[in-house]
Amino acid sequence: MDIGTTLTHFLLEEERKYNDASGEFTRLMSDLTTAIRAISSAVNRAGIEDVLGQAGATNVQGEEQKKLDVLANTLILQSMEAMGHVAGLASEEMDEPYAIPAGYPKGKYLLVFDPLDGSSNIDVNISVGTIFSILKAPRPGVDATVEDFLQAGAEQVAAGYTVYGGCTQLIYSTGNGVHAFTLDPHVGEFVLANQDLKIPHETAEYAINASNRRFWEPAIQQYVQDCEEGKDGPCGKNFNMRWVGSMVADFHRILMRGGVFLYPRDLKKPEQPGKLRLLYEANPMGFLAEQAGGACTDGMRRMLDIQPESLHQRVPVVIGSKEEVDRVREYYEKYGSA
Ligand SMILES: O=P(O)(O)OC[C@H]1O[C@](O)(COP(=O)(O)O)[C@@H](O)[C@@H]1O
Ligand SMILES: [Mg+2]
Ligand SMILES: [Mg+2]
Repeated sequence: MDIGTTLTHFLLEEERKYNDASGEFTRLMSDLTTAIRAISSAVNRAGIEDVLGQAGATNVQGEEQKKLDVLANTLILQSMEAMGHVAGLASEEMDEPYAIPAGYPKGKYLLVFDPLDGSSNIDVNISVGTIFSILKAPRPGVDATVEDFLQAGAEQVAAGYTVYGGCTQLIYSTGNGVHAFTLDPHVGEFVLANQDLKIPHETAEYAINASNRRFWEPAIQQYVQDCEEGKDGPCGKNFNMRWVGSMVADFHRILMRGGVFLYPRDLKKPEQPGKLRLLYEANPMGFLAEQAGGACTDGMRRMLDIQPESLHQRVPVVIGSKEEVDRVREYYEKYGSA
């Protein structure tokens, strides 16, 4: 399709490929993008309106909520609750799935989301984003329970994210490649910017929070040391390193030009298997990575094969260029975990 095609047109064309499509998915995406446009506007006006700073509460993860975390969460709930597309909504910012108010119809999808990813960057005007994952409701038309959400990433119907950066971009996939749309702020429409994005298989760029080095497991210690040794070390080439601290922004860079992002398990909090969340961070990004010819693992296992055990489950994440993700797996096989 032509660059500049609107998202609405693109979605309708995609829908036409499925004979039995009811249009429900297109309507869900359309309502979700209404919320996303509102979040984009709030992020852009953050320095003008009173939306910066702490909300004064903590979420289920024990993390302090920012005002924009709460606002973004509310905007998505409001865009969905009355529309009848979903049987349930689950978010980083809510302990339990959101109960659709009585009287509203329940649909055939489940929406899982991180309303604002990269919260620590909000107050300093660095890119943040929204991540979403769409699943089929095992029991359409009925209020979803936690168990209904516990589906492996391979079951996702669609996944995507928005990055609120220099411009606002929406990246999504329904399993037919990964497409990027840019918000035209004058028209208020997302327009096609890149179709069928592919992550280069090879890379010489990695992303990791190196302040955690002393807590890393032996495999990651060795992997990063070998990257740092560059041309003189076992890799035989020089590596560059980048860390934004918003997964959306770090992953977006990787989608556009290759690279590998690691948030491994570390021994800072030995009881925690990782920092990032399986259902609304690792799985949607893993789905997009695979659709773009890249890979995503927890170091050893394909991310999308992991059977979730709880809504807010954390996992180690290695994602990006396929050869590099495979190379990290070899380090785990050779050097093991702690
Ligand atoms: O603070 P660190 O260790 O750099 O971690 C950054 C990571 O944490 C996250 O911010 C977690 O996301 P939230 O802001 O949604 O909690 C990721 O986006 C990012 O990759
Ligand atoms: Mg996040
Ligand atoms: Mg968040």
